[in-house]
Amino acid sequence: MALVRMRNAKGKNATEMAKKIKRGNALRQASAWRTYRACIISLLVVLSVCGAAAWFYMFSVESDITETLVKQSELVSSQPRVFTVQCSEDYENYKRYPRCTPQSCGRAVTDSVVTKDEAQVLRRLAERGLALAGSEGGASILDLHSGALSMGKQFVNIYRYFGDVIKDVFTEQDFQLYRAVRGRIQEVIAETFGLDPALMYLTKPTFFSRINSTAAKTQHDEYWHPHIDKVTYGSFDYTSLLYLSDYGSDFGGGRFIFMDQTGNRTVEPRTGRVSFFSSGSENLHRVEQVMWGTRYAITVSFTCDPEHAISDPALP
Ligand SMILES: O=C(O)CCC(=O)C(=O)O
Ligand SMILES: [Fe+2]
Repeated sequence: MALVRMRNAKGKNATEMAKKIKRGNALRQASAWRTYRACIISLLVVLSVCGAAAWFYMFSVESDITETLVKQSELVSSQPRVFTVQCSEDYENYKRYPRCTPQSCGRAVTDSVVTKDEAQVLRRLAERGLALAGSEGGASILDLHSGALSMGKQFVNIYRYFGDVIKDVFTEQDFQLYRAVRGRIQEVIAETFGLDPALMYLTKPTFFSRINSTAAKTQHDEYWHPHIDKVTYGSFDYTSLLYLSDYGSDFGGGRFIFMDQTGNRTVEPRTGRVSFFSSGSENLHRVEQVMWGTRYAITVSFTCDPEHAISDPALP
């Protein structure tokens, strides 16, 4: 009898123990599930916050642009795409040169003046030249005419600083290509604005630029400020930009923006694309900050004043 009671007691204990274990397991499972659920919810919250921030960022950047004049994916072949604007009064403060000084103003874009291959050769030339030094900040320039090259926080003269070594970096052919491209750009500007190309002269500065997302270290790196080329550079009457890399695949940000009173109009850089415009305040502009990658371009500008003419860059 006593033995049976003991067995029953043992059996009861075992059942209770089993129940307790079951309850314990269930509690642990529930708490594991709660932790798992909390992790998922936190992850979803973080993802939604990031998504909203990205969307807000994209939207606020995009909302800056009223109109895209030319997208990177478009090919502007045969004739330039021209947008006329009323000339500013800036030119009245300067001597007028008939058949050159802007009388009809505007901006235009063409993809058929410089081939992709030519642009790639020029890009490699820019890469080799800028590899010699470069700015500590995000914007480096190389001016083949004056020899100015960004180095750290300042500039050096490549022809003096590197001496004969420069002949291993640039060939005579590179300079020939620069001259040919400069000539074709001059022709298309003259044709578009009804000028005599023989009365337009290359002027300084004319330079290759390399921009990346590194933080600016000096004012020279702050390329994004709105400006008027005629005010900034004085001698400019027509500015042209030859792009050597692609918006969206080589770099992000870095679009060219005309800041009109009625809104911002942008040109998306494309390898081989030439964008040109009259240099007065009718064409106030800026370059959007580069967010990633590297953007290469050449600024080639023309004056109507023979006193500000420079010769084409050449090996010393
Ligand atoms: O690189 C560009 O798109 C524009 C550069 C510019 O505004 C300038 O050189 O004055
Ligand atoms: Fe400019």
